[in-house]
Amino acid sequence: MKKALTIAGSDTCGGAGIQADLKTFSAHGVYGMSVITAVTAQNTQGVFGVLDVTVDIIEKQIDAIFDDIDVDAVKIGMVSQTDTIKTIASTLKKYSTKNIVLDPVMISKSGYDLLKPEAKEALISELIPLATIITPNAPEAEVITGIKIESIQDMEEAAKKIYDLGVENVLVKGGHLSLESKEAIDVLYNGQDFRYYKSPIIETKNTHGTGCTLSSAIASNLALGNNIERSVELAKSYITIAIENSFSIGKGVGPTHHFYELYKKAGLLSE
Ligand SMILES: Nc1ncnc2c1ncn2[C@@H]1O[C@H](COP(=O)(O)OP(=O)(O)OP(=O)(O)O)[C@@H](O)[C@H]1O
Ligand SMILES: Cc1ncc(COP(=O)(O)O)c(N)n1
Repeated sequence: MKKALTIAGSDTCGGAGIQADLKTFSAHGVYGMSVITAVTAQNTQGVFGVLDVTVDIIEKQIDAIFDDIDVDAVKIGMVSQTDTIKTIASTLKKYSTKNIVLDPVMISKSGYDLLKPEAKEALISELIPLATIITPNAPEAEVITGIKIESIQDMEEAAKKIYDLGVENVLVKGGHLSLESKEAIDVLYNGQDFRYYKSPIIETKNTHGTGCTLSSAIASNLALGNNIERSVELAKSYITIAIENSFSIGKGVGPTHHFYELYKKAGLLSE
């Protein structure tokens, strides 16, 4: 059994964060483990509070996993504050951690700062150089690079600039862009060439945790032994099916769908 670890925040309503990651790992037939960086109180309508886990306990959680278990892939999501980021980076460096997928979570769909603005520099200098792939959405890529993103060309330019910060691969996600083509286009850059992953834009309000789900699907596919290009391709199909089958719970932005049978039927998963 392949094993993946998520280092992220807890989302009470289960659509994003640790909960989305573990559901995604399970749907891929990958054994999921978690290091919780922060506990959020949130639902489909908003985030109402955040408790950051102490750095001592974060370090102990990471050590507890790596001292005992071989980890095939790591997904990093909400990292909240500078000390948390420094602890995660220094602790992961102690182990020869492979297949690190970094989702640079900054602001929730409901507008809450999940990364303290002053922690941006630490994320750039400490975590980006450790990552096999980083998966910013357009607003996150803008914050990291200072480039205003309105077109595929802007996404490519931002991807190159982020690559130069020391990461192996960059996937700039286009879900937030209303492009003329009416497609959700993600751009992958590996330092040499670009690849484009496209799907139709699905008209739904229920997109809570789409970024968490995509990044943990990439981590699952890397854990299963796929290369980066194939992992992103499979993960893009996974998130598209997950959004197509998203549903309403509560009064706000509902979650995506992680039921195993759906993905098996679509031929996305091994028997
Ligand atoms: N309405 C949509 N229809 C189809 N695909 C979408 C839609 N919205 C997002 N996607 C796709 O979902 C994936 C996640 O992209 P998105 O830009 O939403 O990430 P994100 O903003 O980081 O998510 P989150 O807000 O959960 O952190 C990408 O592959 C993107 O192209
Ligand atoms: C713990 C946690 N991690 C990540 C997100 C981002 O997801 P979204 O942008 O869909 O709100 C979130 N809301 N909560």
